[in-house]
Amino acid sequence: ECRLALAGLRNNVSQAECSFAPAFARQMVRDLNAREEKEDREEELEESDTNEGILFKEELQPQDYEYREGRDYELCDLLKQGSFGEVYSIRDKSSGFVCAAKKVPLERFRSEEVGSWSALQSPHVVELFGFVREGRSVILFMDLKPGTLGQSLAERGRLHEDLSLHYMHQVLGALEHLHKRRILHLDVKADNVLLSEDGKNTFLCDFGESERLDLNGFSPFQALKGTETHMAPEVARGEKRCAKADIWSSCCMLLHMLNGCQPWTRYYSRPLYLKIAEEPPPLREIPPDCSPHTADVIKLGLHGDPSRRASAKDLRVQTAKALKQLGGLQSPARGGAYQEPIRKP
Ligand SMILES: Oc1ccc(F)cc1Nc1nc(-c2ccncc2)cs1
Repeated sequence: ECRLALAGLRNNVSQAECSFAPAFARQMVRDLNAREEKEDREEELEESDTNEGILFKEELQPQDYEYREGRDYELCDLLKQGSFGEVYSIRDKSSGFVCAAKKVPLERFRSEEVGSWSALQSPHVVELFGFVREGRSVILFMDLKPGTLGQSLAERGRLHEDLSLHYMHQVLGALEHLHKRRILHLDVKADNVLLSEDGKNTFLCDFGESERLDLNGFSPFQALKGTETHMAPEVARGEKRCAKADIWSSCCMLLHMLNGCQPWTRYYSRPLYLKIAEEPPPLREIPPDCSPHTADVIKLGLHGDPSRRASAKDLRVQTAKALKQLGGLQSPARGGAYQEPIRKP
């Protein structure tokens, strides 16, 4: 009782104010403070020294069951910086193997990122090589790719219709794989799609916002998540969400590829989620020069009502048909002349 009383005393009054307490109580408060500070320091030391995780890739070679930055691998280039943390290319010092690594502050790390990702094995989902908690950070290792679809879009302005459909078809294949396993990505956008060297293949990455769906196909969460311009109306309204939220986002990404700019941004200023929650689907953003089948893909994927919105499987069939109608992929997947983004139509 004495410790609790003193703890309460310490919390409620400062040392000076407790002059009425006998001398031994003052000494006891001092001893308690000293002990707590010592425990905090030890905990800090223990935390900063922590190194634990799982590595699936044999080229990432731990020493004594630890994988430490600087000792076992070195950071090479900073590839991406965001609110989530940083993405680097790294090199294993024993094997020389190079891959990508995302460093996330411990307090921002969500176990779903690893939980969801490690359950996936798809040609269009980037491979997770493992993860390590080191001190106050979690480092996730994955296959290194030359860049993102977002970077390619920034360089090229906007993409040809056939290439846009080609990428959309692969991303829908990845989403079909995720949704079959009741995983919701919740941040589908060009910045989270990696490209192969020849630009012909895409790999969905960044499961930092992902959620598990319950047996009815719904997520238990309602907090606003993802990138505003690609947010489904039900998510913007904080309603229950299901796999169809990713379908809406994938069509926002298709509009981004076709127009060279993100939906809503040519018509509204931020914050956008209130507009997305109230306005009809942005079908007016379908570019006038795109084929009717491509327009159908967007209309099927941008239904305001998730239950009427197409599934990844169905939208993928429609996308394949639209691409076939165009004669398949003809445009160059790499390089290609810059195409001015479409201003407000
Ligand atoms: O979620 C991750 C977990 C581990 C990683 F190493 C990376 C990511 N996420 C992202 N990586 C990139 C990127 C990768 C490689 N080159 C350019 C960009 C863009 S988003």
